[in-house]
Amino acid sequence: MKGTVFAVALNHRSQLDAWRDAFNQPPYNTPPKTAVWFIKPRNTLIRSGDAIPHPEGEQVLSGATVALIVGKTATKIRPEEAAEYIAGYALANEVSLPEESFYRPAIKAKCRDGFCPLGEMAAINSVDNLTITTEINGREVDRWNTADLQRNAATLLSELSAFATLNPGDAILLGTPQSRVALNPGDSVRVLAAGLPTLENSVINARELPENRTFAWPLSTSGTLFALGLNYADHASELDFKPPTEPLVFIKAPNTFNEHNQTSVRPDNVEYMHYEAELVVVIGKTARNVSEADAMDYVAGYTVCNDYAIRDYLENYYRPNLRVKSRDGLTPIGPDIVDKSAIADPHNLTLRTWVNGELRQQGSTRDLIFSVPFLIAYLSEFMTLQPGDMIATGTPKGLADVRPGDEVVVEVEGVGRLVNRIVSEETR
Ligand SMILES: O=C(O)C/C=C\CC(=O)C(=O)O
Ligand SMILES: [Mg+2]
Repeated sequence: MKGTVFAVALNHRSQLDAWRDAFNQPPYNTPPKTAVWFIKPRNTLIRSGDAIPHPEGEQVLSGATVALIVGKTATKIRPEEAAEYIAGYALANEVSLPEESFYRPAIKAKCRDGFCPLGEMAAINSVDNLTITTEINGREVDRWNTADLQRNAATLLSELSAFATLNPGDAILLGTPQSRVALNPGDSVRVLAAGLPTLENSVINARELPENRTFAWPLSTSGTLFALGLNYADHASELDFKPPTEPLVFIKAPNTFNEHNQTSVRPDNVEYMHYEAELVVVIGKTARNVSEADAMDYVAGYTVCNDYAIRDYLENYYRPNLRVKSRDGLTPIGPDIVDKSAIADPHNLTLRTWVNGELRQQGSTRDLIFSVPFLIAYLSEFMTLQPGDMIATGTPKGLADVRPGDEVVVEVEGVGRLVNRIVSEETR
């Protein structure tokens, strides 16, 4: 089985109630208008029976939920058609550290190694009125019903498939209530619901995991693309932001990947489709708790991406959200991976974007706020990076709207030149 695990935050009424006042204040200013999506990448996935690693000194919270498993390729599906595209459901645990904000991507809280136990699937028809129970060490500690979700399984499948094609084996975690129970090393946590195989995991101190362990990645075999937001000060200021003091990292799902010399669709009725030329670092070997000094040993090579953004869809929740950044085919990447040895200094490369032959964006990786080794050290401190994972390092100043018919070429000096053409929804 191969797939991406999508998840949704703020989908349980108790969560919206708890945050209602805050959501009318900055930085949110208004409650979410659309589902608040995030991704649980492959390092988070474990099976029933595997141990959840508990990072030392952190508060780890259990988030029992149910996962919809996609059975058939789904693009722009209406809720009433959803059943046809669902293979079944499985119990899941959306393990998380406490979240103090929903403004920026929550990867540090939600994407730790082993933070997504996923059970076996059962082909049941509906989970719209399902009671999910959590037991810790044999004692019931939590119980909730999916009837209290804001959007049910069919609505979530429909809303996600409006901008991201879902493939067989992809999963959608349906959400969790506001109250969560704490997990501690030594605990055994069981998630139960009628008709679904029980999900049972022990909790161990992350320190006790062997250095060279391998996680079972039951779903995903493709690498995770981590992307940096606002990693060039001039770009941060063109968007009216202060440069970040900690890397702003979001995740892009594989549905967004596109190849050299292909087309990308500009959605109808939007005002801002921005190109973004970026240097991409490709990880060559497993990296966990790597120091900045050693980080370059874990790089296999480099490639180029165009991290298109549909800025009309920005809401102030897990910003930039998946509707902006994880749309089908909106991340051309390639054409090749250039071996690390071919690039003398990844921090002295010119990036350029041409639209219809006219130079529109130019910058240098010299101006990266967070360098390549810093980013590898930063990420590997709280998650395991695997061979094939990639880090898109962000884009410099010079964004502008592109329209159907435009040819967009992004180039990173010595790494590659990536060509893409914009088409309308009609001519896709
Ligand atoms: O929240 C925003 O508007 C900016 C986030 C990301 C921009 C990006 O992809 C980049 O800087 O590169
Ligand atoms: Mg970008």
